Amino acid sequence: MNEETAMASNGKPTFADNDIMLHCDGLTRIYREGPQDVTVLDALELEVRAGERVAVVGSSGSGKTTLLNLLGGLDRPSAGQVRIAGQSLADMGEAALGDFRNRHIGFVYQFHHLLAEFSALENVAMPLLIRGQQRQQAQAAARDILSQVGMEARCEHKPGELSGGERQRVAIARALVTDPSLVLMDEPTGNLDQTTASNILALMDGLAERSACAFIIVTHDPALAAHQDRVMRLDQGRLSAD
Ligand SMILES: Nc1ncnc2c1ncn2[C@@H]1O[C@H](COP(=O)(O)OP(=O)(O)OP(=O)(O)O)[C@@H](O)[C@H]1O
Repeated sequence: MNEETAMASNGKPTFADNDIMLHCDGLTRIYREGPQDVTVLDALELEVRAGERVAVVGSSGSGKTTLLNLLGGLDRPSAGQVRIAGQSLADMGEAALGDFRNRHIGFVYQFHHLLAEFSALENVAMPLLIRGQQRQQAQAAARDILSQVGMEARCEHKPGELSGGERQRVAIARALVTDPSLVLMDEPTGNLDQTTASNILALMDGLAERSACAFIIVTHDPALAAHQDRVMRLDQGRLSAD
């Protein structure tokens, strides 16, 4: 976040259109496996503005998951850096990085990673409880976002009692409930029928408009990619406009 970032009346930072939410500079990831090094990301550059949605496409093995893991601070680069909302992930120790992830980053994985023993409502409220919100307030926010993804009637169900598409909607609600700076999505509509997928896209449209949240969406779905502000192709360790 730059120094000129203004404060809105609710105390949250506001962003001009050209504010950079995500900046990757010389991002490199080399896997040192066996006798040969494998360079998966090779001095990759990327800038994403606040409120912008970028689809990342690329063939299998091109490094899309590797990139998402670095952007989310789940893995460390071999060289180069990732800055989110003006802060370099490289400067943070593990505890600070965990706290930063909770405050600034939402993840939607292909296999949703919901906690099986907790209800949909509890899963979605969890990131708010972790950051110290009162249970009642966290559950009210969780209920609100679950109803926005059409899951209000399933709040008390556990993941095992939900369909694949329903689980994915809960995962999306969990990623969005903290009003993050950056949402990282890996095939977010992969399991969903067309109507549900359209509802999710509309929800993402609304969130991107209302907040400064930036989205990086890894997908093989041409329709989902085309719906975003920009499509970038990952090839030979670099990103270029598709
Ligand atoms: N931990 C690891 N150690 C060694 N090599 C790895 C590791 N993780 C990934 N790779 C290799 O890095 C390359 C990129 O993998 P990655 O999973 O990022 O690709 P992807 O674009 O997400 O693929 P897909 O679309 O099939 O999911 C692959 O060649 C993979 O074998």
